Amino acid sequence: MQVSQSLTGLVFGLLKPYRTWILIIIAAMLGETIMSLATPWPLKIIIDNVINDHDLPRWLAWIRAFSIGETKFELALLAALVIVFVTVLGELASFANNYYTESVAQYVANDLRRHMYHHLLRLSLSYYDRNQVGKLLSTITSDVSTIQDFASQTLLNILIDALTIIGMLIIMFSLNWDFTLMAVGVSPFLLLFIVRFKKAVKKATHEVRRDQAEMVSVLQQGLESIRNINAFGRQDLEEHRLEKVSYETIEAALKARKVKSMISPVVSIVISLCTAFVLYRGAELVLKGLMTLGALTVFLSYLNKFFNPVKNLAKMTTNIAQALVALERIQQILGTDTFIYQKPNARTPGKFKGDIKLENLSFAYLPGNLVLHNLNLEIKAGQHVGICGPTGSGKSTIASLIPRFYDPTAGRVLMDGVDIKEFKLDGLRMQISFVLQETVLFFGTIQENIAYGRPEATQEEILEAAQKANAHEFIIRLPQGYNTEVGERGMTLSGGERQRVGIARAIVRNSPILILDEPTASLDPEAEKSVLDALEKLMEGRTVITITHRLHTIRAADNIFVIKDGSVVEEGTSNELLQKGGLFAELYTLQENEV
Ligand SMILES: Nc1ncnc2c1ncn2[C@@H]1O[C@H](COP(=O)(O)OP(=O)(O)OP(=O)(O)O)[C@@H](O)[C@H]1O
Repeated sequence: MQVSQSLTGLVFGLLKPYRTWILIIIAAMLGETIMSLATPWPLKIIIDNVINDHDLPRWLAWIRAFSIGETKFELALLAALVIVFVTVLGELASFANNYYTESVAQYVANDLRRHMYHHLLRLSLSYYDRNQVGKLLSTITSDVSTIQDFASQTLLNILIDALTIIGMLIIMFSLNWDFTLMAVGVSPFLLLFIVRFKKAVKKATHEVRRDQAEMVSVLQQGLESIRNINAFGRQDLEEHRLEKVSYETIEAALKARKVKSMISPVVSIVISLCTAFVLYRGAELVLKGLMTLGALTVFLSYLNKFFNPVKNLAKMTTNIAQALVALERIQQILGTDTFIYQKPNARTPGKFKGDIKLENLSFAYLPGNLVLHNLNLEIKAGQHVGICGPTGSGKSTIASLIPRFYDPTAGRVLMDGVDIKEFKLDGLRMQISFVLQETVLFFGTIQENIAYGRPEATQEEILEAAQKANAHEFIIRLPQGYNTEVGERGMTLSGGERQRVGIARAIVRNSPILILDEPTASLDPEAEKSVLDALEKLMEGRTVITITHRLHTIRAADNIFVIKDGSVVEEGTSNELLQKGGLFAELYTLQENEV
């Protein structure tokens, strides 16, 4: 589905696939409106042509040609039957209307959710550095629901109301135009008043939604960090955070309600004035014989119906404002184009040999705040290299530039001598595997988790990978073995077990380049040993970059880069670096002394 940048473009793009249903809805809506307009006419015929002796209106005289309506009883029966006929047709139209409107609303909401998630999953990570996940969640759920409700309930009513108003005006003018003019002359001013208020309501609604999204964000962060909150005993602080935004939401909601509440009374009072006028003046016209009683009944019934839509429109201002705000918030996400740019002529790379070169690389997460400074680094195919350095020196940043999670501010990353921007993103990322400090387990079975990076992996491959990763033993001890479901963050597994699942995942993916970012940092020595053993098997035959603080884990590396303040300050094997007596030697000695 192609969704354009503008708000109207967005709406048309969303509705386009449902053209046929929309045509059915419009037809049903017209039917419903016509039937609603016809409802008071049988009563008029009974009053004017059955009870009183007026002639049938000219446009109904054709009835006599069928020799029905000759006698007054026949005419009464006909009027009675028409009431039922009109109701049945109206209700059929209403059914079609409701069903198809709800269908369009449900499917449009479904498209919106899918489209937004699709879009979000492909945005550059830098988008997530600037936007809170809770707020995005709130838009995907609440704002989409608002649009859905609006489309299924309000939009239909607005259209029917608008059509009814037009139809009634036409009939009322043809019955008695000057009387009509006086009765409904106030409506344009009423509508103007409503439109003016819509702006204020919209502004207030924006505030409410902002606060609600903030609240979801606070809740999401809190519940996600529940372990840490417990560990630090900071439940009070988190409660206070929620309390604060929750009160802000109340204030904003009450402010919005105050604005909204002013509309209804004003509209109601104006309407009652108009009705009073019609009653008084209509009675006078009937008494003077200038209007039939039946016509006055139709008039009053219409007037009542006429102001209902006007009243509804006033009430719906709120819904319209809410839907507009929701659309704008959705549009904000869909309009973001912080994608990692893929050249139109980008190619799918063949299997990489594994030569990696970072050339004059500079990078800033935030404009003007360089984290990497003109960094140069070269790794030969099949080498196992280590990257170390003080915390915050830019090690993980280097690792995230190789699969293009971010693009460098200046400089290039070359893979087998070719700038990685020449490759298709998928093709590049497929050939790089990660084992991070914490392996995230996705909802699903252990087996699915191991095959996450290569879903087509066979059972045998998964089993073999688990065995190599020293994970098989603990997996078969789980209640359902490989089919055991693991929680959101793999809560059911220990840190060491999770890491071994992560290693099995990387083995299954079988990519030529492997990046290990502190894979054992959170483990105790015993778990570390088992994980290191598994890692060794994983590393065979690949180009491996190990980022670590634990310098003994990279002692055997072919080459080590020491990073400080975003630049390479030392390079060599561990023996060379120790002999050199620089930063590496200093950090190494420090760690030796700790042990
Ligand atoms: N997403 C981000 N947005 C903004 N700044 C960031 C982001 N990630 C990291 N930084 C900053 O960039 C600098 C380098 O971070 P990086 O994570 O690369 O360091 P590191 O050497 O891997 O540190 P550590 O050893 O502690 O993991 C730090 O100053 C950090 O605060």
